[in-house]
Amino acid sequence: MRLHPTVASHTEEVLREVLRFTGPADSAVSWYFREHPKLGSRERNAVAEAVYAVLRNKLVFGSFAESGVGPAMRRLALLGLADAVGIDAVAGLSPDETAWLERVAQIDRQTLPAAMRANLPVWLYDKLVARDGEAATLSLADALNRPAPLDLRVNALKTKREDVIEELAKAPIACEPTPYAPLGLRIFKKPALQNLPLFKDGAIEVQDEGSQLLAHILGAKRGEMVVDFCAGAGGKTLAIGAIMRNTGRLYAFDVAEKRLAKLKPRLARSGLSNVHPVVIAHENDAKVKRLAGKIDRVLVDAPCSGLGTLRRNPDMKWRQTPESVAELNQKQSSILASAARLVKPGGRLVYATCSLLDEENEAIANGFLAANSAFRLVPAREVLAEQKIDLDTGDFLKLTPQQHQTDGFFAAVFERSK
Ligand SMILES: C[S@@+](CC[C@H](N)C(=O)[O-])C[C@H]1O[C@@H](n2cnc3c(N)ncnc32)[C@H](O)[C@@H]1O
Repeated sequence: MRLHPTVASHTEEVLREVLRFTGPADSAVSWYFREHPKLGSRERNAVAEAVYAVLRNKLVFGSFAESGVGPAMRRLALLGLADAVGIDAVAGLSPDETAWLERVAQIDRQTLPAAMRANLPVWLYDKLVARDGEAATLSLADALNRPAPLDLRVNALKTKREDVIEELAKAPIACEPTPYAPLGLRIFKKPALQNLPLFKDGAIEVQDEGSQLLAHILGAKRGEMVVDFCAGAGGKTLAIGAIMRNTGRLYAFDVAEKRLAKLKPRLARSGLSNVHPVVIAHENDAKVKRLAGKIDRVLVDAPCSGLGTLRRNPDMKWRQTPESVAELNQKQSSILASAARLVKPGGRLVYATCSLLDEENEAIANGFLAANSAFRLVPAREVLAEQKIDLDTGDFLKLTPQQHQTDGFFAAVFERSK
C-alpha cells in the first residue's frame, strides 16, 4: 500500500533540520512528530526510517543526488524513502523521479570508491583503515550502517528468560536468546513494547546485549557497595541492581539531572530498592570524595564519542570530530582518576565506553595503569569466565557489531591491590 503523498515533503522537512547536526537526530525527529500530531503511525515510521537511511548512507546518497531532478533535499528524501520502504510505496513521484530512482537502484555499489561505500567521515575512515586495513574497515562500516535488532534484558528479580519467551510468543513476538548475555533476548522486528504487561511490570527492559555484558563484567555481588559513576538514564544501573539481587547499595551518579530523572520511572517498574541516584556537580564533587576507599565495585561508563552505536545513532559519525574526541579524552581520564579513589583494597574498577577508537579505549586504560600502580589489569577473559560467559576478546572486552552482533563496546577491568 502506498504511503500518503505528503510523506516525501515531511521527510524533506525533517532532513533539513537533522542535517544541520546541531543536536541529536532522534530529538529532532521526535520534536517534528510532536509538532505534526496528525501524521499517522505508518507515515511517521517511514519518515523516521528514511531520515535514518540518509544519515547511514549520506556519502553514497549525496553522490546519487548529484543526478536526478528537483530540489537537492527532495532528492535525498526520496533516496531515503526508496531505501526505507521501497520505490513503489512512495506516492506523488513524477515520472522523471521514478525513472531516476529506478536507475539509481541499479547502480552496483561495489563500483563506488571504498571510502564512499563506507559512508564514514574522512577522518574516521582514514583512522580505521590505518589501524585495521581497508577490508576490515569496510566490513565494520557495513555492520555499523545497518539498523540494529532490538535486544531486551529480562529482569531476573521478576521472571525467567524462558517465561518471557513464552509470554512474548503469545503477543505474538518471536525472539531468541542472545548468544552471550545470560538474560538477553533478541527481536528482529520492532514491535511496540510499551503497552505489554511484561514491560509495564518491569519484567523486561530494552538494552543492547553489549550493554548487558558491561553490567556482568562489573561482577557486583550481593550486599556490596557499588557505584555506577556515569549512570545516565540507568540502563546499566538497573542491570547491576538486579545482579546484586536487590541487596547492598548501588549509587547511581551523574552530572546530568535530566538523565538521572529518566531512571526514576524505570526504577519504579524494576522493583529495585537498592539504587540511590545522586546528582553530582563534577567528578571531584564532595559527594564522591565522601565515599573514598569504601566501594567494592565502580563502573565508569564514560561519556564518549558513541561511535560504537552508529547502528542506532547514525548521526553521531557526522557530529563527532577529532577535536571533540580529544576533548572527551580529557574528560575520560579525569573521571576515571576520580572514580578510582572510591575503590577499596581488593575492589574493582571497570572503565567502559561505546566507542571503537583506541584513543578512547586502550589509550585511556593503559594511561590509567601507568599512573596508578595500586591497580592491576584483570584480563577480561578471566572476568567473563568467572561470570560463566563464553566469550574471549583478550585482555579487554571488545565488542563489535560485525563480530558479536552487539553495538561496539570496550571495557577494562582493574583491581586495587592496596
Ligand atoms: C555513556 S553515558 C552513560 C549511559 C548509562 N550508563 C546507561 O547505561 O544508560 C555517559 C554519562 O556520563 C555522564 N557524565 C558526563 N560527565 C560526567 C562526570 N564528570 N561525572 C559523572 N558523569 C558524567 C553523562 O551525563 C552521561 O549520562
